[in-house]
Amino acid sequence: MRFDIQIPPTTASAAGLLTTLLLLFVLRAAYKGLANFYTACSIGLPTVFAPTDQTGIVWSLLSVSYRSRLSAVLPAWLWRRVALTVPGWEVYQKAKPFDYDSVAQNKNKSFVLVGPSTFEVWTVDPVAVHDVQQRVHDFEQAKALAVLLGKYGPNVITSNGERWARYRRPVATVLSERISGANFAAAIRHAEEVFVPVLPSSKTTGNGAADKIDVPHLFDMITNLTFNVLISASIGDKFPWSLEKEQGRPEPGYKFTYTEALHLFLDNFYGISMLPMSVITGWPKWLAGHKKVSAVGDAIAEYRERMRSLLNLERDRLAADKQTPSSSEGGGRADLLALLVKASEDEAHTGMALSNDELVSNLFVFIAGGFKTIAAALQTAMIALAAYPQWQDWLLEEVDAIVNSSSEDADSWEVFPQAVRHVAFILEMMRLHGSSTRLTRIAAGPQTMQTSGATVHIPAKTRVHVDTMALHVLPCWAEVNRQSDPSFVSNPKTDMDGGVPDERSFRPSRWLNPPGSEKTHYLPPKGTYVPWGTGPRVCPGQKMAQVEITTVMLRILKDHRVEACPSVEGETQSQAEEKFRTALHDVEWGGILQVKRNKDLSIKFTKRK
Ligand code: HEM
Repeated sequence: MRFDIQIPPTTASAAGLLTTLLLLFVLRAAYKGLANFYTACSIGLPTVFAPTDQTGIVWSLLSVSYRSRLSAVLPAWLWRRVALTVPGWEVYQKAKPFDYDSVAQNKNKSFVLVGPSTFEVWTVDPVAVHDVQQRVHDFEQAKALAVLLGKYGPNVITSNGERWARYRRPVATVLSERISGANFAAAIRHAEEVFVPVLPSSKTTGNGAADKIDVPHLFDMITNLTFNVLISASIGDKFPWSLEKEQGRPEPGYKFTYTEALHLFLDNFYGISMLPMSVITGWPKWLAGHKKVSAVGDAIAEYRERMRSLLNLERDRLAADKQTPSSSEGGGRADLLALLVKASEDEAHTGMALSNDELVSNLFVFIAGGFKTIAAALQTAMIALAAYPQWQDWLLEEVDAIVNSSSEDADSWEVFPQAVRHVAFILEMMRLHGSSTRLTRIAAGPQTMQTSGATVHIPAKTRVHVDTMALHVLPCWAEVNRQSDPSFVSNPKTDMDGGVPDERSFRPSRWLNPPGSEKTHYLPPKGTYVPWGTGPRVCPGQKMAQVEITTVMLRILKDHRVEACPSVEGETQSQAEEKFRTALHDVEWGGILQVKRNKDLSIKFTKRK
């Protein structure tokens, strides 16, 4: 018996149309990929072809979730290419692509990554890093950043050209020494009043697990501390809204308090907050997530209103007393808001003063730029202290010297310059475990780029990425300042990084120049150290961040040791510490890099005296 299957003519033509469209799509992608490959080859840098596209939103979202599945099913030769199109690949692939055939053979520290819609240069060549990061008008900030950070309009992070220069001047002035002093005071006060008193501390070292604190809980405490310090530094402690101050309730007309609104906005930063306001406010009631989306939308709008009213208040204060300089010593206001309004008004005669909306947007990026990054650094610092007890002893010597020095109060801003080992510890931590993994710029037009081998020509709109993580472990970092090492570093029994090459091992003393040197801290060669970026767009909050991290560490170590807790029966102290060293590399990437919230790890704060 024979069956004749009749395909209706409409279905047949739809299938034909679909096949044709698919074929056209594949042909177009292949053509674009080949054209990109051809252009890349003419640049003179090694070229790596990847069949997928790093910039496509669907691929970006799916590939992150299915990274390990893809690496398991794809053949190695294909995966090593596809892996480079999964956002955050630099965290997982490390320096591997720079070791690939053509890249390695040419001894090149840069390569071009091409695909159907991808055309990017990746570099760890210090000459190229320095060149690209210096030329802010030739290599611009990516416009896509505005989606994340431009909710209140353009600001210093999202802008380029004249507008960027106009914002950068007052911002850099404000985040100077003065705010660092105010930030020190805020960090000490919050650490002293809120953080240290609730640490479950013990008088014994070692195994007593009753008073330990698990890592996720500690991370939450650090996040809260950072948030509160940033708010103090941004707007001062004096909320003008009496209900919020006295009862923690929002003023009439608002759904949220100032801090609730900011929290809601930032907690959804890589999610709902990224959507355009029109999508957030127009989210249909019948669609899942309406309540949450509308709450975030209200929080974003209310935060803007709060900032506007604070700015008006500050302008009134300034107008009322033109003579009162904002200074931390003189009892004047030294919060970011007051200082930024003042710095902007100082530009009034040049016509460059910022409008209220511009001030709101720039103040917001202080918080957005500083909050998660400082919290991540402080969390990493706690893990590193527990992981490296000898380095903690090295810091404790400094803490004791500061506390015992009769001249200064250990809680005074004046001690910061004495905390040179703490700063060295932070610099080393940011080298190996910093939160920024790439710096991205877009070529504003056809550009030349200096590399250590030659000058290369790259097309307009090329994305140039610095792979920060691979850059920070180049062999040039090895054997720096060996004379400054404490004795335990050269003792093979205590080689805590298990014989890994020096450039990859945690050795804070590399940052201390020998006594008598012109500068206390090592100044790395240009283009080799960029955890806070480099060039004219270097992070203006770098000093403020270092001050806060140092302050909190000093305050904790003044009375406590930070200890790794054995987590299973029979585990020795050194095995527990080894787990913490592993944890430093067990990270997650979501725009910035953070140590994972490992609930199996606990820390103990042992009273020193
Ligand atoms: C550990 C803490 C911090 C880290 C790791 C960090 C990292 C960075 C990096 C890597 C850049 C350069 C990005 C690029 O070149 O594309 C940057 C820029 C910036 N950061 Fe930070 N940052 C930190 C803290 C802060 C703080 C506390 C503030 C403000 C209060 C801040 C405000 C900014 C601003 C406004 C820019 C943009 C500068 C410009 O484009 O001219 N950052 N930060």
